Amino acid sequence: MLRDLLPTTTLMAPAIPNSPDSCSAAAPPTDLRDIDIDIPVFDLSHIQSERQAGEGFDPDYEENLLLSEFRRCCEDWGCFRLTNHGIPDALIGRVETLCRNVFKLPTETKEKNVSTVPYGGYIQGGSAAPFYESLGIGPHFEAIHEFSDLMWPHGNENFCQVMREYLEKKKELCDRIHKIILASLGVSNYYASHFEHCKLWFRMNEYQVSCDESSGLISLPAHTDGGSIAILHEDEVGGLQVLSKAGNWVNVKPTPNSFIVFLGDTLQAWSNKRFHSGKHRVIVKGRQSRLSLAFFTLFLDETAIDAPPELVDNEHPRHYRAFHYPEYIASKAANTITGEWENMLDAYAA
Ligand SMILES: O=C(O)CCC(=O)C(=O)O
Ligand SMILES: [Fe+2]
Repeated sequence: MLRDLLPTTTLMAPAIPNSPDSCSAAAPPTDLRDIDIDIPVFDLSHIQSERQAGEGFDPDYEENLLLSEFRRCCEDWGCFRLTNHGIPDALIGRVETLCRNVFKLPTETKEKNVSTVPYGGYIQGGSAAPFYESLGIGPHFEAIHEFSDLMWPHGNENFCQVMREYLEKKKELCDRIHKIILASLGVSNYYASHFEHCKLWFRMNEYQVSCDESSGLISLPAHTDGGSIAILHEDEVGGLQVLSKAGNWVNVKPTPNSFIVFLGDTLQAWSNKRFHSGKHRVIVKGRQSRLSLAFFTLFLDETAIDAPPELVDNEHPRHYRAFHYPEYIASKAANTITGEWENMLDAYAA
């Protein structure tokens, strides 16, 4: 069930200019408007388990209520926390360990993770993100083996098997989320043509803090993701913030057994701006290094990103021209100069 907890306590990552790693090169301190509320929570088990409820229960009515709550949170936040997602904790733990080991490889090995697509391969933070390092695997499951062969020329079958199991489960989860998104918009008929077959991209991100005075500094600049949706797992360190509708940076509290789902720019475009992409960033929390695992789904290169007529009416005139993902992400990458990733979508396609 969705709930807004009251106060309790681009494809992808931004382009980062190269510069020496040093604390003095870190980005400016965070502003003073950080607040501690939780983002909306969506319990995935509710949609289906309630279908089996007993007498006197109208599953369609209940499900419509859930979907309209879901829709409201996508409209207001562009992101939500997902609970009861069904991916076993033990599997996530094994993936975390494997990815931490990837970051321990020599830099010249990690640099072999090159990609022809923006933000596809190895990224090392520069002046805008001196603590940040990231590697990418995509656009399909076979890329796991290609990645493994580069990192471990003598093979690493365990890495391949565990990652495959994890990424397949993530894809299944994305399928379910896409179906819910479409149902909440009343356009489920577009699932097979636009969302079932998509490109996948996995990124492992590590933030390695190198000096004591870094707390509160920005370790990944504000950005929206470029694809359709992103499912993010973070470890217990914390530091992720999302921008609320009111313009506050909301501290996302690491919560075991849950993921954060971000809607991306191209979903914003396809939905005719009914939904918006969630802006987020990461700040440094203490001295511990932080690991996050991001799984992105991207529209196929040949799919025109064009809002369906059902989502266009007098109240919602067409916001964007039709475009394709590769051109959009190339333009987004080319226009990222400072590391502060503004939402490029309106500039590109409005
Ligand atoms: O590390 C995080 O929590 C965020 C990562 C992220 O936003 C990204 O990879 O696009
Ligand atoms: Fe992101």
